[in-house]
Amino acid sequence: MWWQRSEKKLDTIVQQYVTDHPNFTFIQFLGYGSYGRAYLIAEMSSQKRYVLKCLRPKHHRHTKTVQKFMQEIQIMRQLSLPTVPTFQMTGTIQNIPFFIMDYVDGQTFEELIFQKGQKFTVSQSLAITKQLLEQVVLLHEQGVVHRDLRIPNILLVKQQLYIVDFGLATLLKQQHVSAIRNPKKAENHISDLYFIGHFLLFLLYSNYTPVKGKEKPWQEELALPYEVQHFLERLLWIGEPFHHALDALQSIPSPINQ
Ligand SMILES: Nc1ncnc2c1ncn2[C@@H]1O[C@H](COP(=O)(O)OP(=O)(O)OP(=O)(O)O)[C@@H](O)[C@H]1O
Repeated sequence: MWWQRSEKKLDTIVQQYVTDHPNFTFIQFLGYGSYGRAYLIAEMSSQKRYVLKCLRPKHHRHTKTVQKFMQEIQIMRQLSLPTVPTFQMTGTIQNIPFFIMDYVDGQTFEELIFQKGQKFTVSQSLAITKQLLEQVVLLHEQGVVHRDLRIPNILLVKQQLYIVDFGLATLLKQQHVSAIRNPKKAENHISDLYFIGHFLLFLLYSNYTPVKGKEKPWQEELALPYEVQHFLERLLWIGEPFHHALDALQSIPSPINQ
């Protein structure tokens, strides 16, 4: 594919761009998602590491995607939260927009669960979800909804959660629940709470041993205490939706010995 060749070319261009700045060094390609390609770079004098994120070449001429990337930059620039990488600067490299943010040196929950095989008890899962909800309350207070709070976008560094990838984030709007068709795309708290519901399910399933036979609904497979199941159903929009993220945070079931 033509764009695969241009992705390799982009790697070389980015490497050259970083090398041209005397105090900076290119470390490695970090990864890519549907929109961006991320690189790890470092400032030599301080040894501090940063992430340079570029729009992927196949999207360069796609006006809507370019606008979305510019919105991600704008949101990163305006956010000020200890658990969101600090925005450093933005620019273009051969007309390709990029931005630089602090590097979060941790592991994603996707890596923890699927590569390291880490298992979370009900109590640990609720404690982690509580920490995530605390961050999301602050995020919403700053007028932003993330809309992609999935396990690859949440990192753990020494028991502290970090949120990355604001590519689908948007400004929080007042939307009546009855007007929402797809909770994933809602431009209010409903979207983040829905994703947090799925995040919590991933944590809980990490400790589940599949049994032979037909797959059953999560309510049956996990056989959770009533208050945990009820809380999850409200996050997932099966039960009565929460009014806002703080409402969900205040309703989180207290730790359970499991
Ligand atoms: N600040 C950061 N610190 C550490 N790793 C990061 C940071 N930002 C992004 N990454 C990693 O870089 C990779 C790609 O970045 P990112 O997920 O933002 O791209 P994307 O195209 O927006 O992804 P998606 O398709 O999930 O929306 C991912 O592996 C992510 O974990």
